[in-house]
Amino acid sequence: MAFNLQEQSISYGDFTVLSDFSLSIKKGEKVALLGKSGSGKSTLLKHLFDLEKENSTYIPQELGLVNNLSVFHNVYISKLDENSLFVNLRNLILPSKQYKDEILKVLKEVELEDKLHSKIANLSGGQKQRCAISRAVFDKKQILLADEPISALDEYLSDEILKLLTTKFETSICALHNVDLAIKNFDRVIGLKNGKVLVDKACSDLNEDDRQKLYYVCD
Ligand SMILES: Nc1ncnc2c1ncn2[C@@H]1O[C@H](COP(=O)(O)OP(=O)(O)OP(=O)(O)O)[C@@H](O)[C@H]1O
Repeated sequence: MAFNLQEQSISYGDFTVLSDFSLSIKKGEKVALLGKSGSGKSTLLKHLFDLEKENSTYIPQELGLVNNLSVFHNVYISKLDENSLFVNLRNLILPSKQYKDEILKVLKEVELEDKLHSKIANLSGGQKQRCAISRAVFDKKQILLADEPISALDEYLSDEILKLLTTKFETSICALHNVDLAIKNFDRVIGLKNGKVLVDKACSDLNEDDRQKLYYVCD
């Protein structure tokens, strides 16, 4: 099991976002969290990340990129913990060929290879998002927790990126607003409304009523 929450409440101070909340996610599942703004998707993802920090990589909505560093450096950041101070400093000043090649390979998968040396500050919103996605892929963790990772991308790239995110990680859990892309790319969809689960089904089992509910929770 990747996650097993039983009747949990998740709050900010006195304000409870998810109450008596139960959710089990098995290893290997690809889960889309759907729901409109304020329904509790980010709160749930952050909670899951807190539970499994060691095995997870998290893409927050605000991306967490360093604006005055390059794409190379922002992707490399995920490996800071694995290398010695000396190796990190050397790569910050003069990126090694090995890391450059490895990072270029990941950037190619998100069509960002021409921006390896560009500063984050000089990228578009969608390019920044793809840089954060590259950093997560390069991190090579078992679990992906992504908060609206495609919100700034066009339909074609969104579909390509979701394919990547659901194949590169053993378990993927992504918050999304697009019902059709969720059903197309994930095995299971969870529709949240005001901190409650309205739909939780395998995509292969969805009937017309479930689909309408999913559109309703995202409207
Ligand atoms: N740090 C915080 N302190 C207090 N309340 C918060 C905090 N973060 C979120 N909330 C509240 O928790 C509720 C759920 O917010 P959350 O960000 O989880 O929703 P969401 O579904 O991810 O929305 P969006 O699609 O806009 O990102 C909202 O009512 C929000 O105002």
